[in-house]
Amino acid sequence: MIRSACLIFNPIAGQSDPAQDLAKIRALLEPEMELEILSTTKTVDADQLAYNAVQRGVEALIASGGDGTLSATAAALVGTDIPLGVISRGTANAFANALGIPDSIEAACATILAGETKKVDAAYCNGKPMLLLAGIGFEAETVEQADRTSKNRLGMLAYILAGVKQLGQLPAFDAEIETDDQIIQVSASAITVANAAPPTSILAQGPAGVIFDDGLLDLTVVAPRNVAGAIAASYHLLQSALTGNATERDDIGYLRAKRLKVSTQPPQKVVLDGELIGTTPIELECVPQGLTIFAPSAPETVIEEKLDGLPNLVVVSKAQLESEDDEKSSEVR
Ligand SMILES: Nc1ncnc2c1ncn2[C@@H]1O[C@H](COP(=O)(O)OP(=O)(O)OP(=O)(O)O)[C@@H](O)[C@H]1O
Repeated sequence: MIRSACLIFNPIAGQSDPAQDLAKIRALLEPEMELEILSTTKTVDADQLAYNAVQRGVEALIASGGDGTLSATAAALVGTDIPLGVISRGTANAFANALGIPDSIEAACATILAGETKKVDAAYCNGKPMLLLAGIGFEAETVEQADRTSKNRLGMLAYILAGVKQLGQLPAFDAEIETDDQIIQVSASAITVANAAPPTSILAQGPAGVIFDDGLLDLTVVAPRNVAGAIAASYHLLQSALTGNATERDDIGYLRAKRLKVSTQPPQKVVLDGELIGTTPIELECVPQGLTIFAPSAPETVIEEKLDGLPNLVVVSKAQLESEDDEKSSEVR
């Protein structure tokens, strides 16, 4: 059991009353530990507060807010052994759902007080910490369209509505995906690279069950051929998230790798943990067991890879390329 913690609290997150929320958290945690409370402001973000707290050497950090606040606090802890407590008060609560952390204030505080921790993977995308996922193409467009006002009014429905708007357009692009041992070329409408993903991130659900502590990133390619295909593929991905069975459609593929490079033609927008960070190309690397969190233990899952059936698919083994190069250079000699 920890004796003290620094709580990073976003007073504007979500739709509930922040004063009531904070009072509830304090009533649950303060009898058991010394709590230093820091509020984020318009100009002081969670990442700044979290990095300072890590520098001071806190025993534990607790983040309470939406996914932005939780990801920013977690990012400061990657590579340290300082445990993170998560109290979600946002709209989507993707972070807590992806990592199996309960999302009511009471249950989240009980999880922290129970003191059970587990190590989960983190990742870097173009040098920035990534806890959940990077979305290329379709997902990025969807996040951009779910603005603050519509999120406040509609909650999760905002994301879904923004997605359906995009279904009419479906900008396909050519992608090259490089892993440690393969180079894959393919046409796609969306590519998602996930370290951890909640079931609601349907475009990450190719493998059904993104494993957040296997030392690998999970890449899903979605390549529907038309609008009807896009709707069917989205429905299938949602089913796969709910039933835990991997996808089996020709327009959905998935693979797992520790390191990945994704480039596209033309360049596509990239959303990293809910924030637009720029455009492709991106380079990603998993940091196995990079983050310690307070969480109840979860059952283990096993998944495979599948790319067959995707349009314009070319897969080249790097070992094969290297042996061809060796043959050519020995011919020259
Ligand atoms: N006191 C504050 N006043 C205004 N803005 C703030 C304040 N504190 C944090 N912010 C802003 O809130 C954003 C982070 O919000 P966060 O993700 O925690 O909640 P949310 O947007 O409600 O969550 P969700 O994305 O799940 O809907 C950051 O952009 C940050 O700058």
